[in-house]
Amino acid sequence: MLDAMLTADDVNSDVELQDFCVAMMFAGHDTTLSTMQSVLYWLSKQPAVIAERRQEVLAEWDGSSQLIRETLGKVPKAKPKVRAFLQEVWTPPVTIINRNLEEEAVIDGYLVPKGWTVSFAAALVGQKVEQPSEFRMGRYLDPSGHFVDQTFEPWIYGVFGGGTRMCMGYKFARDEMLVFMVQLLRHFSFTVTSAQAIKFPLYYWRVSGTFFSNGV
Ligand code: HEM
Repeated sequence: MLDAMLTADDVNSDVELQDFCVAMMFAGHDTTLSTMQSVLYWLSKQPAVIAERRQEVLAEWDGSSQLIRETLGKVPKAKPKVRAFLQEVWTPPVTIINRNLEEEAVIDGYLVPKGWTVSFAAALVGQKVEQPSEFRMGRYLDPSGHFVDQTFEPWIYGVFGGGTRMCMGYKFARDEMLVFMVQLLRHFSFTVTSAQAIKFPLYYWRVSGTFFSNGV
């Protein structure tokens, strides 16, 4: 994207390029980096889940062949796991999404005037399920055990926002998280020695710890 913008320099001013780089830094980099830390935090609390998912990864990926979408698809429980980490109290990094109303709107029976800013609490949407602090994989699976993708239902899954301004990189972000988890489970064990909940500007667990190679 940046290459395309740089070559089209008659169209994009330096200010636009700067704006784009800052947006990608926060929107594309910091979100996934903070989520990876939250994943380490939550995984460290669930040794049984690590063991179970590791078996799944060992069965489907030799650890050296190229990691492609097909391989990721064969680790079926990883997707709902990523979703669980991002939802509920599992620290969705962007907690509030704002919209400025260009025209008045009726929201939950209230008439909200044009020009007002409406905030959508993505972090709270995920807590509408029963016992949100418990990891229940079944919430994200249909009766035959397949992952139910509700990315485009922000009233159920608000992590990537919704509508025309929803996250542009949601698919890429999800793949990044899957690659991270599959690599982690295949090649490493880890300990988390300290964790601090960060609330702003992104919501996540900042962790310190140690990685050990599994030697596989
Ligand atoms: C876990 C990772 C990520 C999360 C939780 C996340 C979440 C979000 C949210 C909540 C928004 C605002 C959506 C709205 O207003 O409805 C957004 C916007 C955006 N995201 Fe992401 N994002 C992630 C990763 C990424 C990645 C990896 C990229 C790019 C490679 C990216 C690019 C963008 C862009 C460009 C926007 C602005 C879209 C617009 O205003 O039209 N995001 N993201």
